[in-house]
Amino acid sequence: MTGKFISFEGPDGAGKTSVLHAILDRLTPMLGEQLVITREPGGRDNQVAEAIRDLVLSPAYPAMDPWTEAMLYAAARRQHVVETIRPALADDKVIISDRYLDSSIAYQGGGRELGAERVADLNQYATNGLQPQATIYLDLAPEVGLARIQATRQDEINRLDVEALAFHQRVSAAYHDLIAADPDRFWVIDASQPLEQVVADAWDAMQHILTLPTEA
Ligand SMILES: Nc1ncnc2c1ncn2[C@@H]1O[C@H](COP(=O)(O)OP(=O)(O)O)[C@@H](O)[C@H]1O
Ligand SMILES: Cc1cn([C@H]2C[C@H](O)[C@@H](COP(=O)(O)OP(=O)(O)O)O2)c(=O)[nH]c1=O
Repeated sequence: MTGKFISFEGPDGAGKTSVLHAILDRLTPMLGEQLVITREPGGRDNQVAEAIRDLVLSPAYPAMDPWTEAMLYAAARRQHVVETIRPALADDKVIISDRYLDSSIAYQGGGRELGAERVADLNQYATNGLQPQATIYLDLAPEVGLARIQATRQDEINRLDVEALAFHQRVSAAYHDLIAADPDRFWVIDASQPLEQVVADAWDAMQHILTLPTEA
């Protein structure tokens, strides 16, 4: 395996979509065909994982059990790893995923209170231990993220966005536990800054990450 696998993580409203957009404008001319942009739940050109995305993010199923939800995210991830990420890594690509395993540990493990370890165990079946070489984390107090979403994304509210602030505080706490446990993997960016500065910091991190040696 010679490629690079990088994930973006953060609470809802931290600016992941905006920052990724700006970063990709700069990376695409640099990397061309070597760049693979993908996302979770779902995945680029991944019909099975995208179908699971539609199901798991739909507000039409309020009765969905938390473990059902966790298993659907894990099932989508399994398909994403097998069909998209591993082949691209073998093909020497730079894969950037908008969310990955840390999201399940934070949202299902922390937010839904299933427990970080149990959700990590479940996801062993999905990932076979595959972790990103680096994770760019947009750090923002949950109340600020929620306020941003409520102000600007009325049309895109999904099932998780309407959960209580307490849920998002548990998500944030679980992310911070992950960062504390694996500080070398995470590049933490202060997402409360103006967007231009967040983009500048994320770009700086990305340039460092791209110069890291690839794993054998
Ligand atoms: N640094 C920032 N400061 C203020 N508002 C921001 C910032 N970054 C993003 N936003 C705004 O917050 C909202 C959520 O941003 P978005 O990029 O969709 O976040 P995410 O994908 O992490 O949920 C958008 O309206 C966006 O314009
Ligand atoms: C990948 C993943 C996402 N999620 C949630 C986090 C987000 O609220 C939602 C993803 O929706 P998305 O539309 O991608 O939101 P965002 O722009 O905030 O990334 O799915 C989980 O709960 N568990 C997971 O494993």
